[in-house]
Amino acid sequence: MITARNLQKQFKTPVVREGRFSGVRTLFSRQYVTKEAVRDISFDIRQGEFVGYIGPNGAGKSTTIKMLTGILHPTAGEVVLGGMNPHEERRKTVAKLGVVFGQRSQLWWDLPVKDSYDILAEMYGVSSDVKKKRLSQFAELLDLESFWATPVRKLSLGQRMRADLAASMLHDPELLFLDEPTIGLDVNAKRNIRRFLRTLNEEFGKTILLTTHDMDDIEQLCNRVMVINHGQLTYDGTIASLRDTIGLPTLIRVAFRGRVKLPDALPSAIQVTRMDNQVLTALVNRKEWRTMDILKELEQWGEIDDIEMKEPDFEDVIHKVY
Ligand SMILES: Nc1ncnc2c1ncn2[C@@H]1O[C@H](COP(=O)(O)OP(=O)(O)OP(=O)(O)O)[C@@H](O)[C@H]1O
Repeated sequence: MITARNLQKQFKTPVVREGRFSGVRTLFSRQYVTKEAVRDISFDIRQGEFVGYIGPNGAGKSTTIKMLTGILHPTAGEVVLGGMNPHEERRKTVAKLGVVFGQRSQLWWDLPVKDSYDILAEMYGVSSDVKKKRLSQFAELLDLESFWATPVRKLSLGQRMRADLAASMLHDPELLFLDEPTIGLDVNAKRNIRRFLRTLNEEFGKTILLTTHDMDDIEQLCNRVMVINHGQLTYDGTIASLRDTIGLPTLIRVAFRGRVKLPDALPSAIQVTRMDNQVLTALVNRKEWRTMDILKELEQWGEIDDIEMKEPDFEDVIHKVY
């Protein structure tokens, strides 16, 4: 569905001058600095995948997305999207693509939501019958009807995002690029948006590339995550193997019944952090020990009444990758 081969993007910006008339002197400067926003990125995204594309601020995510959508021309490398070069075949690419920017709307600010859909349907050549059918589907999934006739500028952020998502799907694209679709939303609104995105992917088979700083979005939605840092892909794989690679410890809390006797020499995989009223808290290296190994060891320390295990937060895992 998407192939990126050795993608690179360099930006040349004039050297900023200091002192008197600095603005004008910068404008006419012949000296440039080169910023390597994307250095040498290759990946393939297959149809039906839900991929998270994450990285710290300024890592090169937007620049990559702009190259994938054909807005920017790569300095080197190649993009093939649905069999096409997105930069050379803009119109055909746009027909296959839906794009949602959490920070910006593609709807007409002063018009009622439904009027924006009429304009978009015209632009994409969607017939009136098809438009009605799709909108009634989305209206049900996203509960659009309560603000159907409201001008976009009066919508709440959550409503605006729902309206934008429906707009991006009006021409039934195969591929959806999402940039921070849950930014600023409350817990409930996030849940609704995520449910809709899951439906698009699982039931409608849409391929989705999601850029976000919300690690819950990634954990709850994506079966694959790509991490970019300083313009380079530093990880591409599943969340589970990312956790394994980083190897942050699992927190365990064990309540013992009766007497507890810790061994004189603790196994290196277990680091006891607290022992309080027969409740032991420890960090376990899951790279070295499986759950069964941990249980077997703990049973020798005393009679176990209850046990709780907490995997490291995905936020913490990502913090390590960045
Ligand atoms: N048009 C441009 N001219 C010069 N430099 C640019 C341009 N666009 C982006 N950059 C630089 O390229 C780098 C990557 O920017 P990009 O917007 O792709 O990052 P990002 O990962 O999307 O960041 P964020 O999470 O903050 O949105 C940054 O250092 C940015 O300043």
